[in-house]
Amino acid sequence: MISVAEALRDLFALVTPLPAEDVPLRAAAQRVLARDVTARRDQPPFAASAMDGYAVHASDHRQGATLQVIGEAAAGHGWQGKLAPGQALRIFTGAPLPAGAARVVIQENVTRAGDTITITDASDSGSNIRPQGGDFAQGTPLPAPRRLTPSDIALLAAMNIAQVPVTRKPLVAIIATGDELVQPGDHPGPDQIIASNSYGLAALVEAAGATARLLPIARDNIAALEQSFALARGADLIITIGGASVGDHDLVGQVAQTLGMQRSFYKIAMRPGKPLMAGRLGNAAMIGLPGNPVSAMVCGHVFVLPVIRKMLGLGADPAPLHTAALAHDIGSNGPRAHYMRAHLANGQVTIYDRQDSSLLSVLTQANCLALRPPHDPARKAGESLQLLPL
Ligand SMILES: Nc1nc2c(c(=O)[nH]1)N[C@H]1C(S)=C(S)[C@@H](COP(=O)(O)OP(=O)(O)OC[C@H]3O[C@@H](n4cnc5c(N)ncnc54)[C@H](O)[C@@H]3O)O[C@H]1N2
Ligand code: MOO
Repeated sequence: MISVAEALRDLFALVTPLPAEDVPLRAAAQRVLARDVTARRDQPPFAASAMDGYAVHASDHRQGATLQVIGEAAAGHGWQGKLAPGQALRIFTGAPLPAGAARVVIQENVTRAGDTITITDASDSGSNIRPQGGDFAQGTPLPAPRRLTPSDIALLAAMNIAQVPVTRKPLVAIIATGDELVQPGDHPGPDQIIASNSYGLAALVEAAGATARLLPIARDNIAALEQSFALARGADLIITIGGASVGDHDLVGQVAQTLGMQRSFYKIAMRPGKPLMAGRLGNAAMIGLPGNPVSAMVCGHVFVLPVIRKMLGLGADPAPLHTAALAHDIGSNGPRAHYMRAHLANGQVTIYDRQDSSLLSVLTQANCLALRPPHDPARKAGESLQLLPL
């Protein structure tokens, strides 16, 4: 059995970043910027007033100065001309500053009578002017790669970038396998259960920026599995769930190999997740996840998400880990790395007693996985330990 790190290294070798496509700005949120884009203009494109008030000449900012109001500038409506000493221009936030003006006196600091203002308070040290290009200059880059946040979308809009180059979304085909499975909402027979991890995995990969194609449940026979693999054609990544272990009905590896899968590895020193399998099948990478629901979801976090991030051009890195102090003593770990459902609160991590890989109810309570390396010795409360946030 190979280690988690070796399995991840082998998985990264199976995929490459996908090509870029242009999408409209409205569709770019949460997508991954595929190459640097640069501002098409200065922002602001002119020196602009930051306040509602009066634009004045540099020499006129004195308490008691009396100035003649000679016009008005509003956002979208500049005033053409040059301001001379002794003159003031009524100006509003966002309006272009007129030539000759050096500052804007806020309207709270003047009194006005007809076309004359008197500055009543000249203590304001700021100019209340936004310089041209003060936010960004034409040519300023937004560097790739990055997952585009709402703030990035606002910035791209201000830069006048209407079409955004983003990495194509990986298409992930998900195949749940097993005679015991029915879809949520169906009527299970007496020996049947509801397919759950296929739905969890679809949600997980879509949250990471992939498109999930949830295929019909494949029954435990060669023909059904072959049909499912046929339906997965065109996917960048094929994920199977279940049928990965050593039982008589665990046929996924066998069928994948008759279809030409080049196996990269099978079985890893990890708990849950031991019967993980991976390889290349046609133009797709394939990951065979164990069927136990928690095993499938934990392998989703530890292996599938980093693989998707690599396909999106976000680099080949393991899931980021944190450290925290143990809230209680724990015993020693066995030969497999153990990813234990745990809860982090106030900097202290509590590991759940029940770690069976069928218990989804414990997984939903957990907000992290506490990582025990192989043969980790017993540990005391207060000792630190690595966590994978969920
Ligand atoms: N003799 C051995 N038996 C098992 C071993 C082993 O090493 N030797 N490994 C165990 C481990 S660890 C795991 S994990 C499981 C994985 O087995 P499979 O990947 O073959 O999964 P299945 O047998 O198909 O299913 C396991 C379990 O999960 C349920 N299941 C499957 N798919 C789904 C789904 N989409 N939604 C919900 N539940 C699902 C299935 O009904 C089974 O209860 O093997 C151990 N056995
Ligand atoms: O690896 Mo199994 O995934 O321990 O339940």
